[in-house]
Amino acid sequence: MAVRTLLGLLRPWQQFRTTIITLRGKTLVEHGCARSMSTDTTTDNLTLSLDSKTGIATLEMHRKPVNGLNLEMLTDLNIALEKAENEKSCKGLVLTSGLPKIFSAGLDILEMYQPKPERLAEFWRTLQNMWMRLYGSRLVTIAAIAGHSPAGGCLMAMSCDYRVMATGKYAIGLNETLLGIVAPFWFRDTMVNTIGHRETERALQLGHLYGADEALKVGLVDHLCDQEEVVKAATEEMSRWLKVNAVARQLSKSAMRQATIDKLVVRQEQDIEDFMTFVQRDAVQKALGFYLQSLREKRG
Ligand SMILES: CCCCCC/C=C\CC(=O)SCCNC(=O)CCNC(=O)[C@H](O)C(C)(C)COP(=O)(O)OP(=O)(O)OC[C@H]1O[C@@H](n2cnc3c(N)ncnc32)[C@H](O)[C@@H]1OP(=O)(O)O
Repeated sequence: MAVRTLLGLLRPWQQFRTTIITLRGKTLVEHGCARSMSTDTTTDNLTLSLDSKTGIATLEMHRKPVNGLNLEMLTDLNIALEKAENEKSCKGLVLTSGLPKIFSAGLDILEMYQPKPERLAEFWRTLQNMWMRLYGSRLVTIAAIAGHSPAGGCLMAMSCDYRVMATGKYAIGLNETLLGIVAPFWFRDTMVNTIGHRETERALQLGHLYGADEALKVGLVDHLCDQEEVVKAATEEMSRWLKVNAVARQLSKSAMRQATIDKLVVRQEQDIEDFMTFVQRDAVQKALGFYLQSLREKRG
């Protein structure tokens, strides 16, 4: 009981750090010195690199075919984010994709379709922790979105401080209702905090996916540019943010975001239970099956 109480005092990402190391035993493939992030860190799913001159890290996702967020990808994201966070010289992080035309297709639906309960719970907890880590990061975080970014992909982008998106035929938004599922409260809260209550209410019910121009208009993204310029534009914007006093900026960010994070901190276990009950309902499984089928049929 005492241990439990003590654990309860730790922030979820501090608890999760132990979980990853002791339960998953996962380590990243390192090229170079393990104590400093002066060289690239690469896994099957992503590459994290730090420009030591600017203090800007780039986290590039490359899980084929669409950067679907499965348990392994989320675990790698958590480890990479923690690594960037803990590296003193790192001041900012650009989150981007190495896959053409895709930022992230959101959660890997195969994690939710005909799931094994144990893995399903771990999957959801890892997603929760990734969101808390990214949304609450001390770093300036900028999403460089050069492709589609539905659902969980949109959540990751919204969790950054600023979003640069490529002009073109890409879509971003929380489209969960189109799959017959419901975005959880912390997805909704993140969207409300980004584009406001009324617009979120409309977008969530319709499962609306915004084109780049419309996303800019409602404030879902902050800047548009050519596809090839997205990372450069994100890095340029970053240098503006890095000129601000870091402590004042971090305290301001935390003042705006911590209450939203704390809502999940206190309801984390209940949220996992709710998710598991909901996802394993027959009607939801049926809807996910149809959606997967429609994605496959689209390819012909
Ligand atoms: C109480 C809580 C309830 C649960 C709350 C859950 C919260 C969040 C939910 C999510 O994040 S669900 C995921 C939502 N994502 C989507 O709806 C995107 C679906 N994908 C697409 O629309 C398209 O794939 C794309 C992203 C626009 C890319 O199009 P493109 O033409 O380039 O590629 P495709 O041919 O469509 O796809 C290639 C390949 O990938 C498979 N795939 C695509 N997205 C996913 C995914 N999210 N999960 C798993 N698999 C995915 C797709 O089926 C193709 O597979 P194959 O045919 O090659 O086998």
